[in-house]
Amino acid sequence: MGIDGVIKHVAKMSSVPNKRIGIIGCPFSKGQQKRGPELAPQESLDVLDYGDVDIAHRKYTPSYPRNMRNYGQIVGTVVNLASKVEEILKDDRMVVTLGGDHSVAIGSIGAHLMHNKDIAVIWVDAHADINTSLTSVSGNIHGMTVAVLAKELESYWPQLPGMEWLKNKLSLKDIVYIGLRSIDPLEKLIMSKFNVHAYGMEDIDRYGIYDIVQNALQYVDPEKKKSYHVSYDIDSLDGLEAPSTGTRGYEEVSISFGITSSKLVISVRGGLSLREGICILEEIYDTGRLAAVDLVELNPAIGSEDDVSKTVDAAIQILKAACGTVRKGVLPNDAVIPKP
Ligand SMILES: NC(=[NH2+])NCCC[C@H](N)C(=O)O
Repeated sequence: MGIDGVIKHVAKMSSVPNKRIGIIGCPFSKGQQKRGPELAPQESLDVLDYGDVDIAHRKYTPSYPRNMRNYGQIVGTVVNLASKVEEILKDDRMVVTLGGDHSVAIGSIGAHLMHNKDIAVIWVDAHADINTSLTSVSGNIHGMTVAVLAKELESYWPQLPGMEWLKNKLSLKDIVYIGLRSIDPLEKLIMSKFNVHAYGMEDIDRYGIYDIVQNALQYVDPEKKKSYHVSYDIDSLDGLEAPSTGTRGYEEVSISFGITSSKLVISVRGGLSLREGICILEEIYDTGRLAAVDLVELNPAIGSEDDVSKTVDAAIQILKAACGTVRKGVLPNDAVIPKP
């Protein structure tokens, strides 16, 4: 069962209390370089299924910025996704966007911001995705999503043609990261300059996931009135829980006598347990203000059949928590205990 199965499965569960959900597939993988993330939505919940977004196939034009791979396809696709996400929000449903890679969050968060300026983004990810085209080593746009959306970083970009629709930008005060474990040095510089609030894996080790989530929500929404957007990258989970995902990253390795160099690594070890991942969504669901969830970077082209089904199952558990499933059970409506 893939992500399509995920949606159907969650929709059928009588123990899922939040029934007003709109699901949308964004089978887009050009924000990175592997084939696969685009396969996830085909295999994926229906509560109200708004279908798949049209994927744009625009060719490179010289006016596109340098070091942004597949820019034309990405600007075309995120605009299509944004209009569907707005439609679902207007229908007063919680939006579940099934990626695709993490560049699709430009469309989903962009649309959420158009619908409601007062949003708080909880970015659950191994990566910060806050590179600009001038800091990115890979040129992959999935590593630049937060920077494209960020108000404070506007002057750090060249012209971004096709992104003019993004009028309400996200303030870096309205985002909080949970689960970081692979940050590029210049991303770290950006985060530090703008005081971006982030909890890395070491913070979770120190304080435990429950306290981290409560602190994160208190930081990003002290007045308890914002509309929450959870952008959940499945690679936040440990590779043992979610093997079918993959991003190459650079890790500093020490060579000798304090000399370091960058080594290319595929998905970083030491991520969240599935229980920690579920806890994040349970706590945010509990606020009653979870309006949108992205589930991204599930790549059915990576790993064995078992790896794929394990990763899809992890995604199902995360989405069920986002829809209000309570692990210790939900009381059924209008039910009586049968007597003989
Ligand atoms: N959503 C992701 N998996 N992002 C990975 C980004 C990796 C790296 N920081 C880059 O910019 O290329």
